[in-house]
Amino acid sequence: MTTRTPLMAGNWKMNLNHLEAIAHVQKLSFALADKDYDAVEVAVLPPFVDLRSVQTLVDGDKLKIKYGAQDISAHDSGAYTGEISGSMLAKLKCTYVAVGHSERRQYHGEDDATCNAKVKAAYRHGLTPILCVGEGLDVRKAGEQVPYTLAQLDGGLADVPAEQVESIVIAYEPVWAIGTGEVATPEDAQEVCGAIRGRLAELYSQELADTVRIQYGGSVKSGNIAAIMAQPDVDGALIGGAALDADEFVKIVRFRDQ
Ligand SMILES: O=C[C@H](O)COP(=O)(O)O
Repeated sequence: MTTRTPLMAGNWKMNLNHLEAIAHVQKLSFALADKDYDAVEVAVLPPFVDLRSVQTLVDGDKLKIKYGAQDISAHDSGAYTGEISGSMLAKLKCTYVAVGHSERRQYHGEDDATCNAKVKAAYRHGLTPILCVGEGLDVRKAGEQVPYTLAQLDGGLADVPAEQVESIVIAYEPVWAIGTGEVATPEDAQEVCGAIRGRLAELYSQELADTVRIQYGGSVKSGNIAAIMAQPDVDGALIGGAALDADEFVKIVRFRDQ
């Protein structure tokens, strides 16, 4: 059986300026010990303008925490005002980049084709995409969460070869659970995360599917993370609000103690 190292990633969204980012990462680094990093991969996704400060801190203090961006341009360079390219993120030694977060889909009109282009852009620059998928409340009420989410997965991965997809992270985030305090039940999370793994096996191979990490996201806190992580197809979490509280984030990283 494949052992997948859990990935706990804090998506700060549009919070924490670069000075606050430094203080926050310092606080995390003081609290986290080698044994935490041995058990769990820990990452933060700050706003673009914080990344250089985070890089300087991580490099200078040789921290084990990883970091990445919340978005990436589908284009590599040129006249795309406001965009940030994969090569810029790679130069900042980002490991991860979130693609297709529901807030990008909802507020910035990103569709599956855009997400697919961004996944490919990430791989062109050696970045690992965290492809976000998940249904809204209307879809959930109609009981269509699995086919809806798998269609997003298919769209995001179109024409992406196995040798790239084997490193991808998929984040299942039911939109109705994001920032609402309404967490999916562990069984809800498992249903869709298991279906995602099944689809990866169909699209690629069982071996690849067993390697890919699938996160749950949506109102994760220290009080609910252990039950979610007990599900066989959940390999970590994409954490929003609770990641802004360093003590709470550390407790989530230490989910086995909760
Ligand atoms: O990227 C993180 C998710 O959108 C979850 O956010 P939340 O933990 O604040 O519900």
